[in-house]
Amino acid sequence: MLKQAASKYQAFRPIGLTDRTWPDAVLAQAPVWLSTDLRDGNQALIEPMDAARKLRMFELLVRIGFKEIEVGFPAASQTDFDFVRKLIEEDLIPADVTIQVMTPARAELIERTVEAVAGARRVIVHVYNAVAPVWRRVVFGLEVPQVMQLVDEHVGLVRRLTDDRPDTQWVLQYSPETFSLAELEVSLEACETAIAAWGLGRPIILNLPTTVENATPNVFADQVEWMVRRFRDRPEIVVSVHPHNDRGTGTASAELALMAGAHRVEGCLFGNGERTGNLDLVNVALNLYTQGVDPGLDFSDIDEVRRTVEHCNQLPVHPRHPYAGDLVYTSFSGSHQDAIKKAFAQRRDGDVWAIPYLPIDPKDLGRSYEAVIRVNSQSGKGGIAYLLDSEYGLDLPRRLQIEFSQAVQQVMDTEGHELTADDLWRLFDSEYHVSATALPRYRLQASEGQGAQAVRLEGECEVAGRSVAFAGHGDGPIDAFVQAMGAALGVSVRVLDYHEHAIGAGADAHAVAYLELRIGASQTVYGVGRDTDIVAASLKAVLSGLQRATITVSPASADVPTANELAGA
Ligand SMILES: CC(=O)SCCNC(=O)CCNC(=O)[C@H](O)C(C)(C)COP(=O)(O)OP(=O)(O)OC[C@H]1O[C@@H](n2cnc3c(N)ncnc32)[C@H](O)[C@@H]1OP(=O)(O)O
Ligand SMILES: CC(C)C(=O)C(=O)O
Ligand SMILES: [Mg+2]
Repeated sequence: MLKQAASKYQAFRPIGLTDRTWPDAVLAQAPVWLSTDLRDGNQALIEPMDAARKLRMFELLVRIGFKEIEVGFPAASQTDFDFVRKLIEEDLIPADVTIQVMTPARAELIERTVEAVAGARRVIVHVYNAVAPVWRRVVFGLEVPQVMQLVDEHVGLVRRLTDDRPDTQWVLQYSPETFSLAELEVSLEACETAIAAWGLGRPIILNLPTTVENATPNVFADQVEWMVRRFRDRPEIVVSVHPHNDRGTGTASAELALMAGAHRVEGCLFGNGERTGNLDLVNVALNLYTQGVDPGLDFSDIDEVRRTVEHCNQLPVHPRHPYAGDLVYTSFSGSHQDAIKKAFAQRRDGDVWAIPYLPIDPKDLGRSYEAVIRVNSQSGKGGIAYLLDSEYGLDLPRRLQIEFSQAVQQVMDTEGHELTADDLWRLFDSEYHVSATALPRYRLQASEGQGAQAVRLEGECEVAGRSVAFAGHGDGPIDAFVQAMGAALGVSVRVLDYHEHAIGAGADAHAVAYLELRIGASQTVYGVGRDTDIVAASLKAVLSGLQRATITVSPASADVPTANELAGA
């Protein structure tokens, strides 16, 4: 089947604009935004919005900050017509918002459209007709001169009807539909015809669509720059673009078109719209934001925007959707997690945002950092440590991170599913016996004054369900306990590394101690202890480590568990 491509499809030919300037342009300010959620978005829905959903969408668009909103296609249905009437009659359109309504170049539909907006303060009447060869031939059966006549007659009608209603400020928007598929000269002629029929010098928007996206975005940028050059120095003309997303490059088309001189973009929230959708306005706006440009649209509660749009459109937003999807601030993979964790640790208030793998600060969109790191089989120690730290306040030393991540990986390999912070804590707790380790009963004597071996510690503790008596000297209580337990178990025990920190504050404060123990000649294990008292936490950490070790020497006391009992504890 794929072999047919060469003969079945025709490539779009580049337009040969050799002196293009757009590649060097930098987007330094926001365009005028037009939301067509209530028109192009609505016309693509399985079930178009009812009045209540339309109103919710309109109110959302106003809250976000859109100043131009295409509110419908009033001649399409009574619902569309009535909704526009409701907005006007109930005075629901803020003073700084202009509504736009769309109509084909057909007399009775234009009349109905103008009737629908009677009494509005300011209106953009949007007239369209397709100009590309296939549409001229197949849909209209018209030659180019007749297409121009269609434009002239119908824009002329809009002018006459709107001139009769001088209380409204009228703007004409003319769209040469299928612009990106048409000969540039034909599109230009259609636009000039519309300008002339509307009246030279009167405000007009020329809206250039990729009705069906058909070429790489650089070609569209060339087409737009070619048009923009023809309308330079005519301040009454606003050049707008209306990209679709058939090739998945709607956002790129819009951005390159803005670089090519367009002033305005039309699109929908999260890219709803015909087929693969309209331009995603959230995407373009937040792309600008991440370049330090204020888009003038407020997405500081992106989840609320998404919920409302999902409700109105009855369509879900994909979990990978740029900026808004559930998973877009989440890293599962170990090297990403490691980089994010390090960057957060180094970040100071007021720093420029430079967190690897996070192009935008989730907090700017009302998201928390909670889901930034999630752990599955692709994760590493950094992500695991991040979750235990952010959710449980445990600041694991590096070598303990490495040790524990091996235990996590084993669970992952058998179970295969994601581990939450709670799961990790449960695993950590059971691996290091954090909750289960009982504090030894002990007596501490600082008998022989200051200095080496000054502390004597004796007592009893539970190891693997058995009672172990211990007694020993050391430089401090931990050292004395380590010596005593070594003697009791008949094995050498040394502390290689020691970390402790507090969790919480006030009455709820706890100390956590992490001890890296060398047991016998070559065995290295970590023990972890938690208690309200730091010495008690450390003693528990020694017991935790001993219980995790495999001790193969004979116990010095009959009460002491065997090596295997210890290892299995
Ligand atoms: C790219 C876009 O998004 S364009 C916007 C498209 N949106 C919509 O179509 C949604 C709303 N549309 C509707 O409700 C209906 O199509 C209506 C009310 C506009 C028209 O309905 P109908 O009169 O039943 O006609 P229908 O939908 O079949 O339209 C086709 C006719 O309109 C003509 N037509 C299509 N587009 C245009 C246009 N832009 N200007 C003038 N005539 C047009 C066709 O040539 C065809 O004419 P014909 O019947 O003489 O062959
Ligand atoms: C601008 C109008 C005609 C449109 O929706 C399109 O061409 O995609
Ligand atoms: Mg469209």
